[in-house]
Amino acid sequence: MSLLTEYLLAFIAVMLIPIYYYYTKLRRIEKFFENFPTPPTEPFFGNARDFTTTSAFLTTLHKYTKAHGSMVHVKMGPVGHVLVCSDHKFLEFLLSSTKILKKSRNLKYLSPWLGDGLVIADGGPKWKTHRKLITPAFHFKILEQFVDIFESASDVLVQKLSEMSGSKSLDIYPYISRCTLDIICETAMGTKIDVQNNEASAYFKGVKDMCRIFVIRTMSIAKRYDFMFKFTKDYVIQQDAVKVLHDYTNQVIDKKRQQLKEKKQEDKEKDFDDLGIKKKKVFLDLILDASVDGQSLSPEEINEEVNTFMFGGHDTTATASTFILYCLANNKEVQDKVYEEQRQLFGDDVKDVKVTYHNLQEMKYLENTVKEGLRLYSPVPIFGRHIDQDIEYDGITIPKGVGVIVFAHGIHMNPEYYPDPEKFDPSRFESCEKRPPYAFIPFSAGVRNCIGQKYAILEIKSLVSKIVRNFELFPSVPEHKMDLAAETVLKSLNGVKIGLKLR
Ligand code: HEM
Repeated sequence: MSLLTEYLLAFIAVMLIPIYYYYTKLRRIEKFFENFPTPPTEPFFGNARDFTTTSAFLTTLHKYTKAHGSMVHVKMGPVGHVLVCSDHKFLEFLLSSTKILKKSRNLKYLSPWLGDGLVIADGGPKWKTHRKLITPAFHFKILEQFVDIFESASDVLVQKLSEMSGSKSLDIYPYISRCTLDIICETAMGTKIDVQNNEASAYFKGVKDMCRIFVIRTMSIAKRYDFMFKFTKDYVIQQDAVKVLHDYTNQVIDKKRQQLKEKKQEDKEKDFDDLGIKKKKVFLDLILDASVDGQSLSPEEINEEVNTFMFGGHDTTATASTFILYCLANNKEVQDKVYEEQRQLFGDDVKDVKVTYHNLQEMKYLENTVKEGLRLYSPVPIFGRHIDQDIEYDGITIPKGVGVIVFAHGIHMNPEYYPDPEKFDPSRFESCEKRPPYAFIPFSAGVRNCIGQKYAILEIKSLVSKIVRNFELFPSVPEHKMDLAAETVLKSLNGVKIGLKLR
C-alpha cells in the first residue's frame, strides 16, 4: 500500500468517526424526541430564533406549552435538542429519581466563581458527602438565631425606604437586593459588608457582574466557548470579579480558621460571650466544624460552598420578596389581610416590635401569601437536568445525553391546578389536598431540592412583614407593566415599581 493510500484511508477513518457518533448517539436522541410534539422549526436554526433574549425565553416557553402541551421537544440549532417539561407525573419521576442528578451544562459558566459547590456539583459522591455535611447548618435551631440578623438588616431597609415615602412609582428591587446581600453575607460568613449604606462595595459589584456574565454566556454563541470568551471584555471583568469575590471569602475563612484554632487551644467554653449569652454560629462556623464519617471539607471546598451560599442565597430571596411586595401593592384586599394578621399578633405595637422566630411561625396568612408569590413569580422559573444514563419512563427509554428543561413557572401557571392562574390569591394554599405534590416546585423537589428553602421562607416572611407593618403599598402611578425575563433568576427588565407611604 502506498503512503498516499495509507493517508487517504486514515483520513476517511477520521471522517467516519463523527458520522458513527451521529448515528449511534444523536440518532437515538432524535428518535426519542419523535415521541413529543415540536413547534414549527426553521431550517438550520430549528426553534433557536424564538429564544434570542431572556424575556423571549419565558414567553416562548409559555406559548409552546399552551399550544403543544406539557412535554414539548425544542430544537436548538442543527443538532441541539431539549425536552421542555411541566407535566407533574414526569416531574415526579425526574426530580424524585436518585439516578438523574446531573444539572444543566450551562451552570459550568459559574464554576470560576463557585468551583464545584453544591449548586453546580455533578451529583456524584463528592456532592453527596457535602450535602450530608451541610444539611445540619439549616436546622431550625440555627435558623432561629438568624432572625435577629434579618431584623436588623430590614431595619436599615425601612430607614432607606422611609426616605422615599410618598413615591408614586419606585423600583424597589435595588433596595431589597442590597438588603438580602447584607443578610446572606452576615449569616453565611458572620461579616458585615453593609451594601445598603455602601453602594460602591466592590463585593456587591463582583456578585452583580458574575450573575450578568453567566446569563450572557448562556445566550451568546460567541461567549459560550471558553476559547472565544477569553478575547472579550467580559472575560477581563470576570477575572477581576472572581478575584474580588475569592479574596474576600478567603480572608474571612482564614480569620475564622485562626480563631477556631485559638479557641480550641484555649477554652471550649468560649461559645458564650461575657454576658453568658450563647454566641451566634453562622454557616461558616458550622461547615468548619462539620464532619461525617471522619470526613470534613478542605479549605478550597469550604470556599466553594460559602461562595455557593452567597450566589444561591441572595438574588433568589430578593426576587421573591420584591415580587411579593409588588403583588401586595396591586392587591389591596390581600395586603389588608396581611396587615390585619400583624395587628392581631402585635396589637398597636406593630411598627416597633422585635419579631421572633416563633412570631414568624405564627404568620399563617403571610406564609400562604409568600407561597402564592412564589407560584405567580417563581424566582427560579426554569432549571435543567442532564440525563447521563439510559433510563426507562412509562415504557419509553430516555437515552443518555438528553437535556431536560424543568419549566417550573409553566406548571405553576397551569389552570388545571391553579384556576384563573394570573390571579394573586393566597387562599389557594389554605388546602393543597387536590393538587399533585409536584405541581408546586419553586424550590425544585427530591434529593437535589433547594437546601436553603426554610431559611428563604423565614427571611422573606421577616422582610415582607416588616415592610407591611411600616408602609402602605399602592399600585404604581403611572401604571407599571413588567417586562419579565428568565435570567439567573426571574427579573423584570424595566424594574418592579410600586407606590409607598409610611403608615
Ligand atoms: C426564594 C428563594 C429560593 C429559591 C426560589 C430557590 C430555588 C432553588 C432551586 C429551584 C434549586 C434547584 C436548582 C436546580 O435543580 O438546578 C435550588 C438549589 C439550591 N439552593 Fe436555593 N432557592 C432559594 C433560596 C436559597 C437560599 C437562601 C440558599 C442558601 C442560603 C439556597 C441554596 C441552594 C443550594 C446550595 C442549592 C443546590 C442544592 C443541591 O443541588 O444540593 N437557596 N434552589
